[in-house]
Amino acid sequence: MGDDAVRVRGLRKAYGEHVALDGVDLTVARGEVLALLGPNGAGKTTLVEILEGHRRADAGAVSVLGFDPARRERGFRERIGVVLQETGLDQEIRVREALELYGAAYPQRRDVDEVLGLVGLEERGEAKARELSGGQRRRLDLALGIIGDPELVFLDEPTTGFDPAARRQSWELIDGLRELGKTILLTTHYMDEAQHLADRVVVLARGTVIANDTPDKLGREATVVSFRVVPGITLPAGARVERGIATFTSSAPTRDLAPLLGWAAAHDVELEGLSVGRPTLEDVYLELTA
Ligand SMILES: Nc1ncnc2c1ncn2[C@@H]1O[C@H](COP(=O)(O)OP(=O)(O)OP(=O)(O)O)[C@@H](O)[C@H]1O
Repeated sequence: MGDDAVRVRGLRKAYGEHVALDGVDLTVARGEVLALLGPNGAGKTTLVEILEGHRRADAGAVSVLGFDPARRERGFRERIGVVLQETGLDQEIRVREALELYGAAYPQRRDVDEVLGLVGLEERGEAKARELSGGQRRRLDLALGIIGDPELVFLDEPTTGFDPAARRQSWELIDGLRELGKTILLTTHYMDEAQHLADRVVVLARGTVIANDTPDKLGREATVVSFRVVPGITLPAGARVERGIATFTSSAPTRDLAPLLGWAAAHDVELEGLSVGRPTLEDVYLELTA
C-alpha cells in the first residue's frame, strides 16, 4: 500500500448478464494525476463509483487511501472529494454559503476565501447559484469538491461542454490542485486534456484495461506516416485511406517507407503532404479501441 492512493486488483462487476468490469487492475500513486479514458459503456463510471464507495464490486480487492470504500466510513468520505458534472445544489443558495455549508461536514476544511480564489470566483461569493454562468457553475462544483481539503479528488469529465477559453482555465485550476499535492483521478473524452493534465493514462474498453502508460510513452511505440494517394502506388498492409489521404502506423518506418519512396522516385512522383511523425494520443486511442 504505502504510497498508493488507489489500489485495485481483479475487480469485477456485472449488471445481470452484462459484465461491466472484467478483472480490472489499477494503481494510482499519491500525488499522481490519472486520466481514465474509454469509449461509451467501457465501464469508467462503474469503476469510479466503486472507488467512491457508491457501488459495490462483485469481486476483487479495492483499497482507496487505505480504506475499503464499500464500508463508507466517515474517515474515508472526509478524505475524498467528488466533482460531478451535475450537483443537485439549491439554486437560491449563495456561493459563499454553499461553501460554508459543504465545508461544515469536514474537519479539515480549507478557508472559503482561499477556495474562491483558487477557482477564480472571488468576485462571485455573494451571487446565488442560479445567477452564475455555466462555466462559473462548474467552478463552484469544483470548489465544493475541494472545500474539505481532500487528499484524492475525482473529477468527472471536468470540461465537457466548455468553450476553449473556459477549458484552458479549468486546466489551470486542475494544475493548481496538482501543485497542492492532490491525487486526481479524472475521466475525460478529450485526448488533449489527458495529454495536458495527466501523468498517466489508463484506457478502459469492454471492462478491461487495454493501456496504462504516460501520455508520451503511449505514442512512442509507433510512427504515423501519411501522404496523398497517387494512382499506381502500392500501399503497405494495414494502411487506411480517408479522403484521398493514406495513413499507416509503423514500428519500422525506414523499412516501410523505402519501397514507397523508391517507387515515387522511379516514377518521378512527388508524394504530396508526406508526413512522418509521432502519433497523437488520439491516434493511439482510436487504434487501441478500434
Ligand atoms: N445500473 C446499471 N444497470 C445495468 N447496466 C448498467 C448499469 N450501469 C451501467 N450499466 C452498463 O454497464 C456498462 C458500463 O457502463 P459505465 O456507465 O460504467 O460506462 P462508461 O465507460 O462510464 O460510459 P460513458 O462514457 O458512456 O459514461 C454499460 O454497458 C452500461 O450500459
